[in-house]
Amino acid sequence: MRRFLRSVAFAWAGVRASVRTEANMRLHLVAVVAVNAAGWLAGLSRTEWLAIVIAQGMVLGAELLNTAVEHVVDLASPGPHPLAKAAKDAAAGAVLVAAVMAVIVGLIVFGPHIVP
Ligand SMILES: Nc1ncnc2c1ncn2[C@@H]1O[C@H](COP(=O)(O)OP(=O)(O)OP(=O)(O)O)[C@@H](O)[C@H]1O
Repeated sequence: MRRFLRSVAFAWAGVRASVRTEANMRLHLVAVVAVNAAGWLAGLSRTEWLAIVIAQGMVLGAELLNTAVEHVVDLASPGPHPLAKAAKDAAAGAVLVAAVMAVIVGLIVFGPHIVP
């Protein structure tokens, strides 16, 4: 149990570090707060919340993995290298795909609440 709590503490430190150093992570968190407030005001159903929460988790998770990839790439290749670029661009692409899908989920969920 102690080992598990230590792992959670390390993981939480990783989340805090990403929020501290990554402007995009802070942007995503602002979006999460705004969307959740809008969802509360719109009185979303349980199923609609499910879609929203999963979409947000995908974006935040992708952003954390992107941060991890950036750190590892900078460690392995401090100078310019085509593979470093490919790795960073692919990781950034994962965030982009998750964010675009989250916007589509938002449109599907909030659309009928805005235009009944
Ligand atoms: N070591 C590297 N070698 C080659 N290209 C790189 C390297 N590091 C970053 N790049 C590329 O340069 C472009 C801009 O990267 P930049 O350093 O501005 O952002 P990042 O490191 O990807 O992320 P962040 O701005 O969050 O640190 C991207 O296409 C990225 O893939």
